[in-house]
Amino acid sequence: MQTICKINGDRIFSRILRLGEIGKNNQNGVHRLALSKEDKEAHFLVSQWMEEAGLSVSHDHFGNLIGRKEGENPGLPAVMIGSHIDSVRNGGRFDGIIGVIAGIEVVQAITSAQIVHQHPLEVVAFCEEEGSRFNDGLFGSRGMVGKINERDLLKKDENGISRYEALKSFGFGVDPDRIKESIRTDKDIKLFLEMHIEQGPILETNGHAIGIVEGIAGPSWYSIFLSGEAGHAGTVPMNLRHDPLMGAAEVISEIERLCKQEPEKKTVGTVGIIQAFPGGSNVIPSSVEFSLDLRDIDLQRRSNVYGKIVNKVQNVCEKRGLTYRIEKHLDVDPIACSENIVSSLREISKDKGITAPIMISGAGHDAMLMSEITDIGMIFVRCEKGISHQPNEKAEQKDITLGTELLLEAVLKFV
Ligand SMILES: CSCC[C@H](NC(N)=O)C(=O)O
Ligand SMILES: [Mn+2]
Repeated sequence: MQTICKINGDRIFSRILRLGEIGKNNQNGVHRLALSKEDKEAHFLVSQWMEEAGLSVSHDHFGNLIGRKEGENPGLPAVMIGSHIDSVRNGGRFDGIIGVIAGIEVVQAITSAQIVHQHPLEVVAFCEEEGSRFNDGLFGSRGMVGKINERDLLKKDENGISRYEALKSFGFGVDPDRIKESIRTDKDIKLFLEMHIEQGPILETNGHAIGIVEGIAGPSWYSIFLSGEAGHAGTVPMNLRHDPLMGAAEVISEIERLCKQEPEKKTVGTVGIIQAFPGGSNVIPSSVEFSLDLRDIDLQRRSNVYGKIVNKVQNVCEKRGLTYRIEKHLDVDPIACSENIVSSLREISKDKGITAPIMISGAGHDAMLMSEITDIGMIFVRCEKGISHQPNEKAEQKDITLGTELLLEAVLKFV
């Protein structure tokens, strides 16, 4: 006999805080890199919660943690809810986490209310969404849709451990030699839903608890290497130097200038990593490596800005007698969320008396990759001052609960 389906906000929030204890560092941030011992501990804990909710737990060979609950007709494609539980370095406690915990809570509510559903339900914690260990994000979702190759598996972390080795030693039966078995298609998944903190200030500024995502900006990640001539900091005259770090400084300020050129446009460029070799205050560097994270909701505009950055690199190298190399790590096109899901989320929120603005995500999400094989929708939850990717990241229990209630209604509509 079916009873009322109820979301337990206290359980959601206490689980979010509990998960945030795994990998907590001394700056009150979270350091839980993919396939690390902290990540393994988190997978054990989330697996328990999945089982409590009535999900049977497994790992695919990309390291994705998957909970599945059969419906009346196991042959039907699954309704999948997912996000990630790995973090950036010194990250926050809500980014990714709320989507996985909310997914488990939705299944828990359906199980407890003994709701009969036709389609199977799946909740997924994707492996290495953040890319903070092997420097290329969205790994587990790229794998699930068949976009991972040998080169991705051989990428090494800062300790020289390859992703292949990290997967091999992760446990849970994960075997990188069998990744092909873990590729899913549209026949396996009916639709994909993801709830995530906004990681921006729009909801809070406009006084909304939740938003509905209509599009996601496309991220592209590069490493730019400049090489010059090492020398003594005290004796080489300035006009005789081939200093790659000074060259990098010119390129980096041009990245900012290009992205700020048209403030109404959504191109954003970030240099988050820079390293000089050999690294000494009295040594003119022989080479420098820096990262470029370039994003836009408009692919053509992103490509145009990237082309201008490459031109700048070439001009600076010519002027300063340097050489350069550029390595691409990630290149995901911007995507539009599925209209049918956006309108369903809009309708449900209206029926519940919630004003949920339609918005664009500047952050990347696993939903981008899932859109290659199925319909996708995203729910955003307000976060304090739009802060994310740092220890002060914070979302309110009441907003997360409201978002989960919307997620539940959406799942009930499709399952
Ligand atoms: C670029 S791959 C996505 C990784 C990360 N995603 C989020 N939601 O923070 C980001 O947007 O940086
Ligand atoms: Mn993130």
